Amino acid sequence: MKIETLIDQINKKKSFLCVGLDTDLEKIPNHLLKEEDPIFSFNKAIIDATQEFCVAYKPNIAFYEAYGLNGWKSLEKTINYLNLNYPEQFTIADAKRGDIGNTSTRYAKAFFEELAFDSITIVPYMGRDSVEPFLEFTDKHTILLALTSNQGAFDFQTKKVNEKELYKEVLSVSKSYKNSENLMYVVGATKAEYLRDIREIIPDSFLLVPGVGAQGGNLQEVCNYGLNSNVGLLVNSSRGIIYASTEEDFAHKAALKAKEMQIQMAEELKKLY
Ligand SMILES: O=c1ccn([C@@H]2O[C@H](COP(=O)(O)O)[C@@H](O)[C@H]2O)c(=O)[nH]1
Repeated sequence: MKIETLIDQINKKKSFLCVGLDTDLEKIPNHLLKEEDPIFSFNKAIIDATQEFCVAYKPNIAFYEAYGLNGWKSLEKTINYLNLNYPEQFTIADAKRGDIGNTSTRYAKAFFEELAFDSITIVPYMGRDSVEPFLEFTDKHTILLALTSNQGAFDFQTKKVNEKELYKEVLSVSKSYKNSENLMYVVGATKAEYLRDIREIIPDSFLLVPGVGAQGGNLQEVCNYGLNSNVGLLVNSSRGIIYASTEEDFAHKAALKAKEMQIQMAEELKKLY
């Protein structure tokens, strides 16, 4: 998907919400467990109920890999369902990959060609030649982890290298990568106050911001520091939306949570224009 299409969708839906599909058989409603593919049934119901309030979906690949071959099949059905029924939705494979060049190329083929995602999350620490194979897919987006939402982000990402915090090096150096215009970055909602500095280095880039809701990040603060003139944000919520209820009404309750966030986002967008 082109970035212009994503921006159009955001303006049309007045939403920059990304719904995280972190589907866990231990958390989904019991009545779904007797279905042939409970993970896909759950995802399909969540997608159908929430799609009008969001512009993106982010399955976290760990939740599918954990179930072996069956999990991969559920993931494949989910991305195919999205691409066929809601092609206007931006799709993110939250896979956190990145390896030596020829291996990265295989990861890129797996998620961009075989599974036809619009984007993938990448760990940047193996450097340029581990990232550029993803950027060769110029109709896709590569989302580098910059400053993550967890406590461990302070172990390395905020430490100084050449007098500059490592996450800032990631932002600056990656701008020199081939096709870097197709880069986006992950910044945790729990680190909202860092967004001011981040926007000085990458004023125009889109940011994927996880960590609102269950991890305690605040949407208002993220908007205060993170919005740019093209919106520039995709704010993700996974558990806070998809597990709003464990009863038969789970999809309806998820839609209400997504709508609640969309309404807040619409208010923020009003201030932009
Ligand atoms: O810094 C990061 C990077 C990725 N994530 C992922 O986003 C979702 C968040 O889920 P919630 O249930 O809304 O907390 C999950 O898939 C994480 O692996 C992140 O949280 N922080």
